[in-house]
Amino acid sequence: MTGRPGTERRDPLDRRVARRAEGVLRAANESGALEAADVHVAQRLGRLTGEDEPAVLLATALVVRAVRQGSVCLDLAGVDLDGVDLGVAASAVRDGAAWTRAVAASRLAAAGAVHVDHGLVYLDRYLREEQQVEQDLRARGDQAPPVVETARLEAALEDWFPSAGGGADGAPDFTEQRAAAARAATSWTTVVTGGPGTGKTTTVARLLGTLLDVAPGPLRVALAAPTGKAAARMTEAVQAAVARSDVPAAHREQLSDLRATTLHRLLGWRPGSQTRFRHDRHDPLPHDVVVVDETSMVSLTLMARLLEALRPQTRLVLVGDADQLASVDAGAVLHDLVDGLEGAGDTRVGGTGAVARLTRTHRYDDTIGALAEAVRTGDADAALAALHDGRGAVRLVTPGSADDDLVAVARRLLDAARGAEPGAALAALEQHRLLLAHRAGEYGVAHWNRRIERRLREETATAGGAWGGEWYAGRPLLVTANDYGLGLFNGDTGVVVRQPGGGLVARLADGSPDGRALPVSRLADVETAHAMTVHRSQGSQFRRVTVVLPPPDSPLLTRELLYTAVTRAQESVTVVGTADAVRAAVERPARRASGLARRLTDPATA
Ligand SMILES: Nc1ncnc2c1ncn2[C@@H]1O[C@H](COP(=O)(O)OP(=O)(O)OP(=O)(O)O)[C@@H](O)[C@H]1O
Repeated sequence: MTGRPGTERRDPLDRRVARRAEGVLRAANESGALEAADVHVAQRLGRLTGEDEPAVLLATALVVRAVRQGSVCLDLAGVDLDGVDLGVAASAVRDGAAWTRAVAASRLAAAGAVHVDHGLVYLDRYLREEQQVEQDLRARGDQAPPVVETARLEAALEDWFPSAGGGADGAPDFTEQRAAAARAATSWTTVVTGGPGTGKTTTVARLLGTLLDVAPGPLRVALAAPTGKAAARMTEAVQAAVARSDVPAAHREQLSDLRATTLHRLLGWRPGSQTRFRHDRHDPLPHDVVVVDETSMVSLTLMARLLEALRPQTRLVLVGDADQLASVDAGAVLHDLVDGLEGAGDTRVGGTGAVARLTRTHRYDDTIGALAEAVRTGDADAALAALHDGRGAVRLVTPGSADDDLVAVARRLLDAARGAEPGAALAALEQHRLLLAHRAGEYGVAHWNRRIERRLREETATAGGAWGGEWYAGRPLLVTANDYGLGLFNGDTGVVVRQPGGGLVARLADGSPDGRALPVSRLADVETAHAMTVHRSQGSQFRRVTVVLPPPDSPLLTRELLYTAVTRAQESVTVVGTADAVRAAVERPARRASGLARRLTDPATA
């Protein structure tokens, strides 16, 4: 990620420098405003289309940068080029509107490589995907709504979300969840959004029961999530919700047999392509209902692929927390859908889709909830008050003082793994997670992994234990790429455990007590996971979480980052950093440029 333009001056031998760039592209690259890759893409598109206008090429490189940083498009009026020697391009980029018009009139735009749409500059692919998502949602909403007999639906809702009790004397209060289920029963597309513990999974389980009750025949249901880890968690959570004694017994077998899969698997992964799948408009998914969990992690591209693979009369229920970090790839689709569909008004029947917001936390009332809510609503004073409250569930500590705790955690994992106890090792792994914003540098994952390993090595050496090599008993693992052959998914976690007869084996968490055993020699794309990025932790929860905040001026330090980190914890959160860093995070909502919310709100301008 680049910093603000002009904040670093690059050495010409630095590999991030695009050596053949000239003029303003070179200046922007040398100042750190653009990466070499941004410049190369703009130059290549320029060569292909005969475009040589410096301001247009600069705009293109800036859009490439914006996409790399998660946006879908770019508003040139908001670009900060302070510190970049603009040379001959200076007058052309001074006025954002004029600059945008120049891009719209350029050869690059005429050739369809870039587009200007509602004053925003897009690369071709992202404009097409955004338009497709909007059109598919609209086409789904334009059909007659699902036919459900009102009396039958009311009876089913009363069975699955009883109104009696209404929260009195500890009886569950299903008011919000029932309304969400009613919306999903009467809409082709429904978004169910809410923070941790607001009962999203409970809603999904009972909603499926409701749909099964009112369906005229058998229903084919698919559950999916963006990562293997999130899918495994969805399976477990739905099964737990179905197993509760107060859940109607009807359909129990079908509901408890449901297994969530990754979206890539559901859509039919094709070797060699990350963006095209077996199921598409010509070969749609056969399901009647598709429920997607952790939708905040779904990129614009994946959402486009999912929507085009749905039959018009497949109900789609998108579940997630719109306040969490958005996907690693471009787009903030869940956030945009919530904004856009809510902006479009009450669309319960027909329309583009419906949003059901769950606001009541059922899991905890404690300081984690208060901290999460303060962060979510941008109230830095309340966040700091929660952190200083002294009740122990959440606390703020300085960097040096966290090490002993972190090493103690790693030590417990090590002891279980050395004792050849896979169950205990996997349980230890889920007890705690260290989360960071950055991958590299002093506040990055690599540094903290090494820091913990170094301390462990010192301690275990003094304790007389053997140590060394990349593979060691007690090494926590994070899978970083899908391996369909091995059934491993990006985001899966595990731990290296000593085998009773000696030797090492990896145990991958799969929901079973001892996990799945795999020879360490078969694991190619894995990293050590004493620490991981907050992004990586999405879709998982741990009993305790420690989050190390970078300094206040880090561009990665955002409200969504802190909110996501805090909401990974079930019992306690330790924030490592300064009060200034907490304040900076809370007061800096991540902004991803996208036109999707506007398209959904205002079809006339789409
Ligand atoms: N209406 C309700 N009344 C009382 N308890 C509830 C209600 N809904 C859910 N719960 C309980 O609250 C806890 C959290 O619910 P659930 O797992 O459905 O939330 P969630 O939003 O899916 O959580 P997360 O996604 O953060 O794991 C569970 O123990 C569940 O049984």
